[in-house]
Amino acid sequence: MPMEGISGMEVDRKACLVEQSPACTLDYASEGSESSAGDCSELTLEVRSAEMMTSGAMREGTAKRPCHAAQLGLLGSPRSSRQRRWPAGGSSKAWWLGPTALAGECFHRDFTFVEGGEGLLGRGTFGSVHRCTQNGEGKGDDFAVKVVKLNRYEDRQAVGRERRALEKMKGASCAVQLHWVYAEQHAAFLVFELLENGSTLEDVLNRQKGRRLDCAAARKLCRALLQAVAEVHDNGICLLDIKPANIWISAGESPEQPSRVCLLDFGMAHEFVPGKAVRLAAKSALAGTPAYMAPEVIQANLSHCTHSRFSAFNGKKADAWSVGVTLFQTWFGHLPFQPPFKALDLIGEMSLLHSEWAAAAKEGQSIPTAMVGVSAGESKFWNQVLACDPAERLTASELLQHPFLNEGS
Ligand SMILES: Nc1ncnc2c1ncn2[C@@H]1O[C@H](COP(=O)(O)OP(=O)(O)OP(=O)(O)O)[C@@H](O)[C@H]1O
Repeated sequence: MPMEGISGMEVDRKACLVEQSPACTLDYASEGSESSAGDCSELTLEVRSAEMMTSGAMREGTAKRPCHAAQLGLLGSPRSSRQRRWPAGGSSKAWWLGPTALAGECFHRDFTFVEGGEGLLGRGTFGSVHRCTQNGEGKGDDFAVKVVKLNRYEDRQAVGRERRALEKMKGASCAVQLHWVYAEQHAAFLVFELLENGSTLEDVLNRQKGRRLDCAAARKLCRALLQAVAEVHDNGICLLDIKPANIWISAGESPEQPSRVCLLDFGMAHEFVPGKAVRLAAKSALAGTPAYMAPEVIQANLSHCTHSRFSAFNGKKADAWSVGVTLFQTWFGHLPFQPPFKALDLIGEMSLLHSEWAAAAKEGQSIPTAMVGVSAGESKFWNQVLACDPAERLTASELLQHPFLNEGS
């Protein structure tokens, strides 16, 4: 059987014939959003792999297997990333990556980690991010690689989600560009464009006096951030982990005039169909950052702890809340809902703070914590941004049009 896009090495029959796990696939497919597109592609993978496993070509060992990104002709110049294609096919070894995933074993052959202080770019919950240099063809080009240890099933899910979402965002400047994924036995290597000349919004705020931007700067930055989030939503993806540490600001002339606002970390991202709720498997709903989680996501977490397997909510509205918390922080220099320091039950504490706030809002009070001196118009704006009821909350694209954020522009 001719295998599209695969060339270079003799087939490794063992690797190609690794058994699929129907149970895992079911779990994986049901874990995603209600997106029929996403689910269909999962099914396609299964059918294709089953064909591969039974095809004469594979059994005879005449087909080739994807092993090495360079051999697949993927490692062109980083500047030609728009033309670069994901390899067709996919290895059954890394079914969790999705239908077009490359399951290479050769990251260390293709790249070298940059040693020393400038080598470590950041650390997150899922892994560490390092600067690396490409070997061979494209030698000397620098990239950022996220190394994710694959200890748990959820780690594979997160890598698969990130890859699928970022494939959809290819070429969009509002999302960090993912070039290649290498899946090894105990770790995945996600090779991204290297973001330089800038920093995360968290670092920008930490450097500012009072950890906030002045009004004009905050308005401009907020609009750029909302534009980025709205674009991701227009592509049918919700992020579910928006926070200052996941927003990259490329340095422009000043923080308020960034040349690019780019979203990082699509490990929680889910595809959605407009008008339909996003469904999260109970376990994946537990990820994310409580201080930025929408009340309905907090409730989904709580209900998971008690009884229900799936949680459903509107992903765009959930993101809009996280954006709202981020805007609030940029504006006022602190979080709107701050759980007690080192609280043992963060989710429970957040739920309490949200219900207090919902009750206060019903009484006609304005947004909590240090809103003294804000105008009625501004207070109304924050109440719409941080409305506990998703139906009353504005989405990113609606916020973008809001007169409060466009004052003086
Ligand atoms: N492409 C990149 N170029 C430069 N630095 C990066 C890049 N990607 C990530 N970083 C740095 O690494 C940090 C961690 O990255 P990222 O948020 O993707 O990891 P994570 O493990 O998914 O984190 P989280 O705890 O948010 O889940 C970022 O805050 C940023 O400082």
